Amino acid sequence: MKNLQLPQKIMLLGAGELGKEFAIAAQRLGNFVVAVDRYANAPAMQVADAAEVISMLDGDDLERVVEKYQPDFIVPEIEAIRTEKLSEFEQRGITVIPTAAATSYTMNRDRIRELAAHELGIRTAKYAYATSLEELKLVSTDIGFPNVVKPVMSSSGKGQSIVKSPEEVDRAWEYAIEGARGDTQKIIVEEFIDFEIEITLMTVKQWHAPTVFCPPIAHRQERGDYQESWQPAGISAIQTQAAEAISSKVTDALGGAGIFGVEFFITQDEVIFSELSPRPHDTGMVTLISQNLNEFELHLRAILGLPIPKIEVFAPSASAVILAEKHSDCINFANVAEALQVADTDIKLFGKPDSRPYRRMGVALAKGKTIAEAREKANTAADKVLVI
Ligand SMILES: Nc1ncnc2c1ncn2[C@@H]1O[C@H](COP(=O)(O)OP(=O)(O)OP(=O)(O)O)[C@@H](O)[C@H]1O
Ligand SMILES: NCC(=O)N[C@@H]1O[C@H](COP(=O)([O-])[O-])[C@@H](O)[C@H]1O
Ligand SMILES: [Mg+2]
Repeated sequence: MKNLQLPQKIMLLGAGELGKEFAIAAQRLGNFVVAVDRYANAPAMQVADAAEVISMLDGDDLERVVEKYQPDFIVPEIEAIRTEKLSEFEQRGITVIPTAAATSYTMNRDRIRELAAHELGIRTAKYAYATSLEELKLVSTDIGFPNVVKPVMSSSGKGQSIVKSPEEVDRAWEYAIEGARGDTQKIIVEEFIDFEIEITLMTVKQWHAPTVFCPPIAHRQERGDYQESWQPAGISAIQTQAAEAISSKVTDALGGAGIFGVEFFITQDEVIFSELSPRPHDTGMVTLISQNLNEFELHLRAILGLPIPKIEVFAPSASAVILAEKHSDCINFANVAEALQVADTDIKLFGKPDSRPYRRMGVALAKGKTIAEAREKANTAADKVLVI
């Protein structure tokens, strides 16, 4: 990858808010971006050079668009992609980010969990799998209560619930099956970790230089979905080093280049690996305001083999999500002016063409003198903006 000439042709598989910021970063260095997603006018399509609407779980559809554009790089932006097809493209000489194998390891929760917990011996929450309600009842008792039930194939908290007692298992099974993506009925049940704080460690793996890290980002989730994040996370140097060591181990095993969002639960005396995204992370959107190079620019530089001389956090910073409340295909935002009144506050509206309850439509960003101030500013701005 050394001394690649620009522009490169980059195909983004997934064109949501994270893809949109990545496309902007790629274009700022003159690259050609093709944005692909399951629906028209997705956020990244609005800023890309070309757009295609296909089912990314369909191998023939993927073949058609790759044939049409002949990209140099394929950059997955979501998990739900026919990953076997990505291996084929890789064998044909297209660079898949971070690697085709890594996308297949992280598509579902089970393979990455097996890699981390079994092959690499990393501490995770105690867990078990179930493929029927009866089996879930059985393994839930082993794991104990409360526990967390999730479809192995889902993201952003879909189908995920906390189960406090045996009476709640039936309900959790139904919810998980409803929320699962794809056709698998496999469920993971995890020990509930009563963490003090949870973090994402943005880990940048490079082709020809050592792995570098962003200062940890703390976040708060509801319904299994991110609500706000802030950086720095306020954890100790020892906790940070432990997380960095684990992130290096897992990302080295996955290989390739690009940014990874590695999630951890931090308890009084442990740093527990949870899961990772082999791409920019939603909680990492705070870096749009906090850092000299944001997570999207870092992803791009790592992919193209460009230098990353330093990663600097300018000031305590925070992000807070702007969510929709209902189904609509005519999206307007009110009170944007009120939200932007405070200095060092910004808003990104993603331009999603329709909404559903809890769909993330935008994000508020803020810098402050302290984390408390940055969080307060970001949350106040996010609360002001109304999706109507
Ligand atoms: N074992 C657990 N103990 C305690 N809390 C948990 C556990 N597993 C998940 N959670 C909570 O639910 C959130 C979402 O879980 P997880 O990251 O596994 O799901 P996800 O759907 O992949 O989310 P995303 O795709 O947004 O990263 C976590 O960030 C955490 O707040
Ligand atoms: N936790 C993963 C994540 O945040 N992914 C981001 O959300 C988009 C899907 O949003 P949608 O469901 O509103 O279409 C994805 O395309 C990606 O940008
Ligand atoms: Mg997660």
